[in-house]
Amino acid sequence: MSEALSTFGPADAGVLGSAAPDVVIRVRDLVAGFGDKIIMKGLDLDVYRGEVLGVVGGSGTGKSVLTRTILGLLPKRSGRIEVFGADLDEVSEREYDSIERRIGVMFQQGALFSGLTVKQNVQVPMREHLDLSPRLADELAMLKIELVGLALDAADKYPSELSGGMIKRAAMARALALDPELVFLDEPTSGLDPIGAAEFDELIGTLQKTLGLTVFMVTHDLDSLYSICDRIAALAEGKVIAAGPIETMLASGHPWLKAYFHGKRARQFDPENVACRAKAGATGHLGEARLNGGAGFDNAS
Ligand SMILES: Nc1ncnc2c1ncn2[C@@H]1O[C@H](COP(=O)(O)OP(=O)(O)OP(=O)(O)O)[C@@H](O)[C@H]1O
Repeated sequence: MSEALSTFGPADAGVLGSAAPDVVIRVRDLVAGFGDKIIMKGLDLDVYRGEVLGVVGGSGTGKSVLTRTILGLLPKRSGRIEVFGADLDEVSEREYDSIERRIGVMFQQGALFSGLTVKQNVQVPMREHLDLSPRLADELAMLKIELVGLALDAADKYPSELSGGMIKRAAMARALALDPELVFLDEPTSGLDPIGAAEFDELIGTLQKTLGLTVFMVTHDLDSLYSICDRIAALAEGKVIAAGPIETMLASGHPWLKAYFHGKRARQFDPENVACRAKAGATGHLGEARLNGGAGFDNAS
């Protein structure tokens, strides 16, 4: 495990205040791959409590592999991954279960069960981890459905009856089923039109703020990076090549970062946009959101 992390440090956490940040995910010297193909080549990454971390990188650089490896869905070759201070390789089954319950996951394309209604999908992690009466499970599911801005009549619809934006919201409701502290989002705005994507960014920003979530978000969406991310981690060559607020990315001389943030599809740097538009502006239906205690892991993919 590498002790020194050149790309990370307290200065990196400036957006979160001057105190030493509380690290929710700590990855050190991670090596992972398939057969003789090594994808992670000694990757280091910290995710701080209460931040929205955007994970970017070219196609095939390993963003999904990293996510799945952190979640324990893919084995690693070597290195150390700590989530909530625990090495998932070393915890007992009971401890693993309790950590799982503090994590929500929204997979790409939602990954809802097609044969279940929205409400039933939201209840999957509840059934897996909690022993609730049907009435309480219904009430909690409806609360989550309302929380993500879906109309209550969406509860009894099947995924095939939903628009792309509604599927994303339903998947988000399922990820929040048990009030997680940490949420993984895999390309949450992909496939949405610009207005839908901006609304979803606003939802993420508001949920993060209202519920105090830590968000690990894989994205290709520059607008999401500008509007809701506190920090960004850029992956290339099997490592995190830069991590920090958007200004750090914009100032980087790394060729991929230059092409990504200053290329043809990049936007002009505007400090107003860096002030977390979604977080600052969003109140909406979530202003009234209330959640009870609990935690959950949505692994239904
Ligand atoms: N199950 C698997 N078996 C073999 N190779 C895999 C497997 N899953 C991923 N890979 C390979 O690992 C590499 C990283 O894939 P990954 O899906 O993590 O990329 P990504 O950065 O998420 O890409 P994108 O932005 O296109 O979604 C790719 O070369 C991919 O082909």
